[in-house]
Formats: sequence, structure tokens, C-alpha cells
Amino acid sequence: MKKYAIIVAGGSGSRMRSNLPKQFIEIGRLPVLMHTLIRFKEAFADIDLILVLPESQFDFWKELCQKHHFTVAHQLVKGGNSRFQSGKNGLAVIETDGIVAVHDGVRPFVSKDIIRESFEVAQAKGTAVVSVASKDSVRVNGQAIDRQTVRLIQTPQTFQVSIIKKAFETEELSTFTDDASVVEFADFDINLIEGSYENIKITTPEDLEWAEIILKRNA
Ligand SMILES: Nc1ccn([C@@H]2O[C@H](COP(=O)(O)OP(=O)(O)OP(=O)(O)O)[C@@H](O)[C@H]2O)c(=O)n1
Ligand SMILES: C[C@](O)(CO)[C@H](O)COP(=O)(O)O
Repeated sequence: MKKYAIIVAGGSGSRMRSNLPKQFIEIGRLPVLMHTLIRFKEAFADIDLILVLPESQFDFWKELCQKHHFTVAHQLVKGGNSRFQSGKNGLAVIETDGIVAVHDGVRPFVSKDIIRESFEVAQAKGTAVVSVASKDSVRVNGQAIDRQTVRLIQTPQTFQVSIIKKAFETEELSTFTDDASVVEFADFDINLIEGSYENIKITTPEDLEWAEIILKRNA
């Protein structure tokens, strides 16, 4: 089975309010994005890594790779104006069938076990989307609902290549917040698998403090 991971890091990171794009901020002396790429390479030595970045950041990224002697092989692909477009650009360079995980570049703490399980489930069932239970009570439009029915969606979101490619033939809709919503819109079933509360998405400044704590816990 040919394995791919599209690491999307083409966003603007506006909620981080940092001059340095959040994927390049160092945690434990290594840029966030390098931690993420290393996790996937550790899960599968033979995986093809596709890194989606704004084209304007290519040179800076290459400088960072030299500075940190970062040798994990990956293909650089230019980002789009939305996460959907960035994912689509990543998919466009995949030419064989197989299994592909799409993962936020800013989720550096995904475990090898979760990555591997997502590939196994996607191979068997076509799709595998990582999720966790809500630890808080939940209300929708002010109305309390049974939180047992709620799942918080993370990445990786892993698919048979033929399925996700077919799904991305659609026009982009504003309801597409992740790849699972695109694939579901194309009428494929979404299989949820168990994620981890450590698999945070670095979004706002305090997430960087959590990130340092998680990194120390894992050391
Ligand atoms: N045009 C875009 C927008 C988002 N992403 C990626 O999708 C992931 C999840 O998005 P988020 O964390 O929300 O990043 P941003 O969109 O960059 O952040 P913000 O909404 O705060 O601007 C990130 O790795 C981000 O780089 C992308 O590849 N291309
Ligand atoms: C894909 C995702 O990380 C799943 O939780 C999330 O939907 C990304 O959303 P954002 O608006 O780009 O933060």
C-alpha cells in the first residue's frame, strides 16, 4: 500500500497574532512543522510527505531546514486561499492510488499509533477521521444536548486516494471546514477513530504554552 501524508500549513495564522507564522515558531528548539513531519516519518519510514506552504514562505522554510539540519524528505507544494484549496493542491501531486492522510501542520503532537491506526482503518473502510469526546457540556443554539453525541474532530483525516480525489472534484462550499466534510458531501461514510487530547491544534498564543508542557511530558 502506497502511503502519503499531506501536511497543510498554507494558512495565515491570524489568531496567533505573531509576526513569525505559527508553523515556524520553535517549541523545544525545533519549528512546529518539523515536529509534525517527524511524527509521520516515525510512523511510516516509507511514507511520501507533501508539505503545503504559502509560496512566499518556501525560501524561508528551506533556510530553516538548513539551519536545523532537517533531512526528512518532503515535496513542497504551494498553498491556496483556503484550507480546501491547499488540500486540493496537495492532492494534485499524488499520481498513484493508495492511502493519504491530511494533517494540520500545526498539530505536532499526533502519536505514531494514531497515525498508523488511521491508515489501517482507511485501508479497510475507505475513511478514518480522528476525534475525541467533549469534556465540557455542550449547548447548540442555547439548547443543552447530550454530550455523548458530540465528537470533536481532529486530524489526521485519512482516506483512500481514489475517494478523496473524487470528493475534491466538487466546487468549494463554505460548510467545508475540514476534509471529512468534503468527503461526506460526496456521499462517502466517515469512520471516526479515537484521537487524543494531546493532539492540539496550535491556534492561539496560549496553545504555545500547552505545547511546551506536552513536549516536556513526552520527553
Ligand atoms: N489557506 C489555508 C488555510 C489553512 N491551512 C492550514 O490548515 C490548518 C488548520 O488551520 P488553522 O490552524 O485555522 O490555521 P490558519 O487558517 O492559518 O489560522 P487562522 O484561522 O487563525 O488564520 C493549518 O495548518 C493551516 O496552515 C492551509 O493549509 N491553507
Ligand atoms: C481540520 C480541523 O483541524 C479539524 O478540527 C479544523 O476544522 C481546522 O479548522 P480551522 O478553522 O482551520 O482552525
